[in-house]
Amino acid sequence: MTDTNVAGAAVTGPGAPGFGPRLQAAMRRHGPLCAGLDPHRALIEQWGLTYDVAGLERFALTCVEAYAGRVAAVKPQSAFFEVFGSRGIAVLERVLHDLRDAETLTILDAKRGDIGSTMTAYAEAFLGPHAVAPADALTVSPYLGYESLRPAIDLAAQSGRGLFVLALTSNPEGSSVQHAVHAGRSVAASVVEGARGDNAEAHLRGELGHVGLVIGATVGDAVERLGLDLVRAATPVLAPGFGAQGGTADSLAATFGPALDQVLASSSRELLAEGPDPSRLAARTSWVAGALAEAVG
Ligand SMILES: O=C(O)c1cc(=O)[nH]c(=O)n1[C@@H]1O[C@H](COP(=O)(O)O)[C@@H](O)[C@H]1O
Repeated sequence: MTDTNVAGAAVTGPGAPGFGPRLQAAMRRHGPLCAGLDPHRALIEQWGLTYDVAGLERFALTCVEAYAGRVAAVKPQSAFFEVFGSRGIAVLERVLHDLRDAETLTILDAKRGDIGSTMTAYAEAFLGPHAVAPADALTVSPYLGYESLRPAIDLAAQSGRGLFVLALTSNPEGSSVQHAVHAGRSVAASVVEGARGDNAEAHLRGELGHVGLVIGATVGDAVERLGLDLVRAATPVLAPGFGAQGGTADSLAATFGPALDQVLASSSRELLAEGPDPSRLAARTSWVAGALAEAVG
């Protein structure tokens, strides 16, 4: 089965571009902003909608209208759809389909991670050729060991899709696990090393690979302190925490240094506070994307 990418070209099949180059092209075109689609109860109510499936659908489709074609990627947060059961998942599937039709990359934020055999099913569910509503990339958790993600890493490579593996998260508790040192290196450094191995061929071609990392926009000097060589690892970097959690263009530059052009900054609540008027949300989104591109360009 052949799928289509952001530019309408075949994703699967020989010669199709991988996720890294597709993301780089989208970032060049729109700026390095990922618009988060997080239908929090508080935001849905703030938009004057009811907190039910109808309100969820109206919220999500307004975001699609405002974001599509204006940002490098959109990141729906699965939890806020799952909370409504199968009808919420149906809304999520529609969001993913509509964004794909609009040729806007999607990163499904579901943070999956399990033993290899179960990981195979997660990979097929979200990234495989027969997925009901595949995303262009999926967030995954490596805390069962980086190699437990192997089925998803391999399937993503085959299908021209990508992963974002949690490395240094934006929450204050993250460092207790991610900075911990085992066998002479931090847990985060071992995740980066795993991604480097999987992206090695892309790196030789001068491209970003299909295994990205999640590194919060709020982690300060941790990338340098832990000696994470993101350029050598050729990883796309998803940097949540831009906006509402305090991340700025300046903090991104300070945190990522020479890897800044690999970084896709993600903002959810700060953008979504501009709703419910789709044109106002669209205008704010375009403005933030443009300002960010100028600041880091
Ligand atoms: O994977 C993520 O996107 C993520 C990782 C992380 O370290 N921190 C983090 O806040 N996120 C997600 O980013 C979104 C919050 O973004 P803001 O509303 O902009 O703060 C939520 O969907 C979080 O799950």
